[in-house]
Amino acid sequence: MDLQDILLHDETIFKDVRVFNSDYLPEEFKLRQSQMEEMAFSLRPALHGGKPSNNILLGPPATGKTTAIKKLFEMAQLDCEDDIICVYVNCQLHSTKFGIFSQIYKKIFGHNPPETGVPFARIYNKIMNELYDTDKALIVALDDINHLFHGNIISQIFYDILRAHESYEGVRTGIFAVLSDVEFRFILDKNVGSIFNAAEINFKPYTYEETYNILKERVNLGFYPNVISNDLLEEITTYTFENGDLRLGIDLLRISGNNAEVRASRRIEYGDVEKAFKVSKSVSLRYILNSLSDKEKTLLRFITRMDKKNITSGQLYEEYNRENKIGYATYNRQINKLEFLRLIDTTYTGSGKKGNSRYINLRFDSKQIQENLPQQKRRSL
Ligand SMILES: Nc1ncnc2c1ncn2[C@@H]1O[C@H](COP(=O)(O)OP(=O)(O)OP(=O)(O)O)[C@@H](O)[C@H]1O
Repeated sequence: MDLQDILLHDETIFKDVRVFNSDYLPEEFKLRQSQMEEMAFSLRPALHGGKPSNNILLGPPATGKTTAIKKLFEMAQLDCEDDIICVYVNCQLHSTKFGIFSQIYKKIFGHNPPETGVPFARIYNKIMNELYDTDKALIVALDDINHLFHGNIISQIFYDILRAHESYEGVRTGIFAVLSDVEFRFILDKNVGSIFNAAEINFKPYTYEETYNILKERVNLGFYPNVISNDLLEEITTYTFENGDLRLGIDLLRISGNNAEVRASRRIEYGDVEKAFKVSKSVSLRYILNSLSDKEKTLLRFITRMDKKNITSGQLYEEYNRENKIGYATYNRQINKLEFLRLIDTTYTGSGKKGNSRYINLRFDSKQIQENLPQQKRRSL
């Protein structure tokens, strides 16, 4: 096949390749019905002249938090356009006060505010006056708000949104904040305190069966019939479930499909999936490792260097603290984070103070982590 054949070849095993894209919004979203109902109840007062309630959505990555918000907002925008304005902001992409209020501005006025020469106060004023004049409530979903923790921007943003009514009487505003890390909950509370009175909505990790059903649904929508066997789908489900990341499973389906097409096959075979596992494993590990702070990387590197089985949390602390002075509470939070990201396993030993002692074990081969752990920059002298 030459290049033109590859590009123009129109035989494909994908019925709709878009269902494997990261921004695809699934039609079926029954598994998160109760969380969407809770969110809908928070919006309800806003439809009758009241204030929307704040929510905090908590759950590990890829448990449907973003999707639940986007689907609810889509519905609210269709059915309640006269009463509320819903704005979704990805704080990884927009992590400054100006950036976030620009998103709100754009949703309200249909275009971005001028980037230069306009003071923030004028943009803020225009937004709030519009809410006042139209008597619409504003609800802002801030996804991955951990990106707003630096320099404590977060408290200013929460303040500007939630206290707007103090300067613009009658203006009604609310926030849906999204967090995918247990440790961040603590930082959020410390930073925004009592301004943000929010009901907690939890997104638990999917069970094996739920993971299987979601992936099966994608297979049905994305591939022509019989492209992938049930055995291979189960294999992908097991891998996805063990890694606790649904995104990985959706990616594996897409990559396996591409591998089959490269072989000009109409079916995905075991080899296609195996090859996809290899690619995704190092990509996803690198992605997780990159998301760690320098201090968390140092601790993880220390654990890989020790490479001991069943070291207790207390022993590890003692040895680590000798080289890297650290408070026990901070150390404990870092360990919880590494566990949350499934880089380590911790199991209770049943002994220790209040039976709290834990064994710490790496979930990956220590060499594999070292190979993928970015080197820390040395300080120049
Ligand atoms: N119940 C579900 N049904 C179908 N697809 C789902 C479901 N839950 C999640 N997904 C899919 O999994 C992927 C991740 O979902 P989403 O982005 O909503 O998760 P999240 O909890 O916001 O993740 P993060 O915290 O990493 O931002 C998306 O491709 C989404 O379509």
